[in-house]
Amino acid sequence: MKIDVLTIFPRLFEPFFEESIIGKAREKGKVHFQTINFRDFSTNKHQTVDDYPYGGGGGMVLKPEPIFSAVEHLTEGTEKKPRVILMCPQGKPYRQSKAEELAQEEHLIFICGHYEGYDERIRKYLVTDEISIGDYVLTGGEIPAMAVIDSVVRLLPGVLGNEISAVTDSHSTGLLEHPHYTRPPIFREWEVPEVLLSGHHENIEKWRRKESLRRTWKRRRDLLEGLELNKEEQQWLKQFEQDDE
Ligand SMILES: C[S@@+](CC[C@H](N)C(=O)[O-])C[C@H]1O[C@@H](n2cnc3c(N)ncnc32)[C@H](O)[C@@H]1O
Repeated sequence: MKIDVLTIFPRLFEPFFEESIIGKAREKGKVHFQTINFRDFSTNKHQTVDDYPYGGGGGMVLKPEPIFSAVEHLTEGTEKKPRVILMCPQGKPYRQSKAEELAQEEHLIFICGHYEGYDERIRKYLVTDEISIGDYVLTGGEIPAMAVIDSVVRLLPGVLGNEISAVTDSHSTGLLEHPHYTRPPIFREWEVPEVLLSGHHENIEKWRRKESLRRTWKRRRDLLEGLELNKEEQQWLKQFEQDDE
């Protein structure tokens, strides 16, 4: 996969692209990153990328020319048009299902905003997706872009080792993940649930499913809506309700 990031702060991405699983994915050639400072595409002598908003008001607005030129430079001669993703608190709330969708693409371009926002023509005529990472406002699109890139790259085949599984992660199954324990079996008198030490694979899987449902029921009941549950699982939900009374 190829990932291009348009930003006026490219140095913010240097450690992110080099460290941990993302860095290893790059070293293994699973993903190729490039940061593009769209200031380089500004045509005026001060290389400005922002200007005052028409109609007045506080804050500066990112101009269309440098961002259009940068994207056109990146897509020149390419047969398949890449997804052009605008990081924006007005965008669609980001979900795991979107990460799975983006992980199927060959080329993604991220646009990181700053200041008051973007000239509306960027939103209307250049981008394919607008993504928000939550109902709060950050100073720039770099951290949101990193969050999205991280969630997409870890889904690429061969990126996660056997020790980490994306399949059972929270939100991949539609539920929150079950609790985890590791050694020691007793820590400060707090014991690991016996079933996990039993070596009985079937019982362990059942316990995990039940605890995953319990956790989702307790913390994110909205995720259970429309989820298909078998009879035993429906029974468990009733039991959680009774236990809660
Ligand atoms: C200060 S914000 C601009 C907010 C804008 N005035 C508004 O009300 O929608 C500057 C930039 O940070 C990024 N940003 C801030 N919060 C974000 C969020 N929740 N999700 C994605 N991007 C965000 C976007 O790139 C945005 O253009």
